Amino acid sequence: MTIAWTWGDRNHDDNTADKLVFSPTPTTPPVRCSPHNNILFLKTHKTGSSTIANIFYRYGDLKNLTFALPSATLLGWPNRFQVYFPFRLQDKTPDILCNHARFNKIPMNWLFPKATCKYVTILRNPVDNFESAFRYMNMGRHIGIRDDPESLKKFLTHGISFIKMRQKAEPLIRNPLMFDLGLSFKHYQNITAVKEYIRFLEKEFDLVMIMEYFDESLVLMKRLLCWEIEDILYLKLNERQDEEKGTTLTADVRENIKRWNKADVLLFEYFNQSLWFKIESEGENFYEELATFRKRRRELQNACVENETRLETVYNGKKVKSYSLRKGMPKELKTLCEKLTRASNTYLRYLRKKHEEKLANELDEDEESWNLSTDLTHKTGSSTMANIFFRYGDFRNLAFVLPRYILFEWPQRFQTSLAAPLQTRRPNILCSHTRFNKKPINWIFPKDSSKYITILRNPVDNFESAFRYMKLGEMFGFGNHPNSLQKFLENGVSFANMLKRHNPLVNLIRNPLMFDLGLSFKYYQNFTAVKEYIQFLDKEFDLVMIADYFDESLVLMKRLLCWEMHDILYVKLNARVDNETGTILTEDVRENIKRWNKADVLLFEHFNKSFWEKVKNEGESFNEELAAFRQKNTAIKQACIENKPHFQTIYEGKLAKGHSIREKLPRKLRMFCEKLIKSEEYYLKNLREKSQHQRTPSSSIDLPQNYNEHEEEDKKSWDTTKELSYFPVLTLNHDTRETSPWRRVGNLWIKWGHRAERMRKRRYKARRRTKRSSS
Ligand SMILES: Nc1ncnc2c1ncn2[C@@H]1O[C@H](COP(=O)(O)OS(=O)(=O)O)[C@@H](OP(=O)(O)O)[C@H]1O
Repeated sequence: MTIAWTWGDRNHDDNTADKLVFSPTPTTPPVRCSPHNNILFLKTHKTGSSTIANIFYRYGDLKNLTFALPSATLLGWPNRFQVYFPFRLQDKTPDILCNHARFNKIPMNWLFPKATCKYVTILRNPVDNFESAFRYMNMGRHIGIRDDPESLKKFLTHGISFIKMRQKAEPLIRNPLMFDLGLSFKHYQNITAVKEYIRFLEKEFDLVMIMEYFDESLVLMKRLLCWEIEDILYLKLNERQDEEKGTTLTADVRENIKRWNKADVLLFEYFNQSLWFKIESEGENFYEELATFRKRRRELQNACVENETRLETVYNGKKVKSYSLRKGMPKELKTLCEKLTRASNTYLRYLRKKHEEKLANELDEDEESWNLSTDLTHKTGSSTMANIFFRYGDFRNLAFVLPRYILFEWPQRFQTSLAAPLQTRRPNILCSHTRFNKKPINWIFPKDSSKYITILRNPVDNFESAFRYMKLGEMFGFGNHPNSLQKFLENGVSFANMLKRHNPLVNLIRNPLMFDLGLSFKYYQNFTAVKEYIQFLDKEFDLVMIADYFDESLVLMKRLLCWEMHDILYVKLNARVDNETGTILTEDVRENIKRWNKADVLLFEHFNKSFWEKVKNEGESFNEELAAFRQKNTAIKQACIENKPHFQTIYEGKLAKGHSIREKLPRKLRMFCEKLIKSEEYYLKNLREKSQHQRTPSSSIDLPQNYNEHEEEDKKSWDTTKELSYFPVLTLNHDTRETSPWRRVGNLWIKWGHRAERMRKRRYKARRRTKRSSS
């Protein structure tokens, strides 16, 4: 991004600004990298982070990037970040996160993959940082200390119960930086754990900036992100008014802050050093660039704002410095200056509105140019397929995308929000009924690392099966007997009227295959559109199986997925009982079904053809493998299944053929046979329970050993944590541990001399009182 402006010919009463010519030519050497637009900025508190956030707002706004925005101002903070915290992200992949959020590796890595995204944060010297946070948030109020320049000193020498302060829900009361960066307070005094966590953070963050070296940090960031100098220009935001920050901290107070915030001190020391290592390794031209940047920044500040500052109320009645824009600026400059000085909340409101508009436009576009589209279709042998996938994944402990409630709210199109929370790791398999929706499905299952598979069935049998199974005839007053389908088709059907029914199954009344695959019913009779959609599906799916050739389909799938033969063994599930299948369809009925479901017919024809082409391309060995598979499948079926009829109720009193397992099977075989016949419901229930207990294997998440990032700091656990000790310094040059009057009494650190004296007096008075009353 290069913003250029000159205003030599303009009437302006400020001389400095008149002379200014902001050069569009970058003075830095030509950039060979391309700009990074995928950034997670972990916004810590009171570190100049609002100034940096403003840089990101401007950059992302200009480039129309997608922000992970908070619904108000915080992204779920002080809770650890979760993927569902951002405001209406829907299925969009966010580019930038730059609002207060508490670091949580796994969900953050999920939304912002490490491979493509840069992780950046900022720290500040912990003494100034704590002072700023303490005063800004008026933290002393919890223990009755009024907010004045002395309040921090009083707090630090008052004898602090960390547990009590935490119970007041003041998360930043100790080690605010480490808190934001996700360390549990339980580790605050375990120096080994703190150091380990710092090493962990070092791997997690590409750049840790230091507020005291704001400009140096920004130039490093610019280089890391391959941005232009114009992209990192800023005006200092959120600065307290001078009388508020006037607290001159004595050496004692500074020492006490450091003792109280030891973890932050270690953190800061480490990253302060690493910043300077980074700067050194940048070479001499770093300083040239720094000087250019500072010069441009000064010029911009002079051009944008008046010298005197205004005050603006921000939080809890607190006032911070803000700016008055110069008058008479050219439009482009004025827009930039206005954005540079815009308060965070105003910016967020603007960005949320923009985001909503973008979502609305995209929804419209989608509907026009294909609501790109699912996996298992209805009545196509998909329950048997689901059993294969569930068995495969369950055995290998793979992660499934499970419906939050039932069927991913089918007939809705798939949305990530309809899935059970997926916060722990990337899922491996989605195989439940859901309506295809390209974007969210692609998002969870990236095309380059996933295989997309579905199954179709010839539309005549498929429609007949759906019609009878879902009792669609009954729904429209044609009963549920063998010729209700014929009556329905001959009666002259108004599709529009049918769709008015509230029963979701009505969506299967026409082109049920296309419906599951995501085509909007509006296009059912627009055959150009249907054909185009088929082409789209052809690109989306790696394999479209054909239920009519189930075994052939499975062998193709085995080859595509590089599976073993025992992985695709199956018994037919969910088959209708014989008296229900008996509808003999006359030629007329078949013809009418085809007319009514024309889109499905075109779909089936296309994929049936491509299916056989695929089989042909597999060569001779395919038929040999198919024969071997059939033999093995028959053998396993004979070994497992009793040869007597068994029925099970599945849907609204409907019966389906079930299976019973032979008795006295060897243990391993019995286990396999049982899994072979388990229903989708069984697997869903089991997998849900399993996923709740499942933890990501520690080897893959790269967390420090002493640190369990899943543990939540629920209030109950505060009570059981023993007080984190702190020895205040009363006057420096003492070895406080030896001479300090502070003693631990239960959970409290108290000034021993005073309290002991008071207690002695109280006991003495009480004794005198009892003596007096008894005499
Ligand atoms: N560029 C630059 N250089 C140095 N210092 C800066 C800069 N920008 C902001 N600040 C100071 O950062 C403090 C505000 O931090 P945040 O914006 O992170 O606060 S907040 O947590 O978002 O409320 C606040 O510090 P205090 O005034 O001490 O509170 C700001 O003065």
